[in-house]
Amino acid sequence: MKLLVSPINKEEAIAAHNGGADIIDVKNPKEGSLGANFPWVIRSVKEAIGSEKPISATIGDFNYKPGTASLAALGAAAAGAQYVKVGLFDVRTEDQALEMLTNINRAVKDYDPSKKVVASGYSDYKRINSISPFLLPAIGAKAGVDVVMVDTGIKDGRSTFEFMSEEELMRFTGSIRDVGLESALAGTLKFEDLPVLRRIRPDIIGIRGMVCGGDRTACIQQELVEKLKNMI
Ligand SMILES: O=C[C@H](O)COP(=O)(O)O
Repeated sequence: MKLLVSPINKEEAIAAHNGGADIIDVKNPKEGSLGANFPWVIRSVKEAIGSEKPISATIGDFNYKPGTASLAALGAAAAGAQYVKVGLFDVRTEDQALEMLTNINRAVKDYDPSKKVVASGYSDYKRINSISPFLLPAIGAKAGVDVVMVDTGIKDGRSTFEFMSEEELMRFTGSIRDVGLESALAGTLKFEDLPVLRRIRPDIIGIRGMVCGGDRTACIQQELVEKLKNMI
């Protein structure tokens, strides 16, 4: 499993990098679970980390706005993100999801075909009335994205495991693998979730709160990233 850690600024990115994170995922929690950070912050993280490991950037928890999302995705790619991650927060139908992801994927790969697109659904999709994540592997494959994942849409301390069972998450990651894409799990994951995560074995786990000492509004602690990296 690769460890993706989500800093909000250059200082946190360096702590995540030095702690052993495999992917540095720049986000802005003030604007939501997958809130977009500013292009200059993405650039500063890219300059700080260099080519030592890939930078990811979240572009937002979107409703159905394929044009806006495509332009945001291009911006993140141009700012230096190798992975461009979009949340389908208020996207409700398969057609909407396919149109969003197809256009985002085109915007990013017309710019640089080596970059990757991450489609995020939400484990708490029922409470936010979002598209079922179980539909996303097939849609993502058709759209040409590279990674499909779930995160939690509402950051109230409740974990992805409170909304999707181990069996459901096993089925979700398996269906992503079956269509040749990478899987990622995120959403207030905790150290005590590691045994079940090892059983599910997603390709990537996405973390913030766990390496901030449990409070995602605090700062990333390098020693917690090191501890987590040594446990997965
Ligand atoms: O990596 C992205 C997730 O939003 C991580 O945040 P969290 O662990 O605080 O839920």
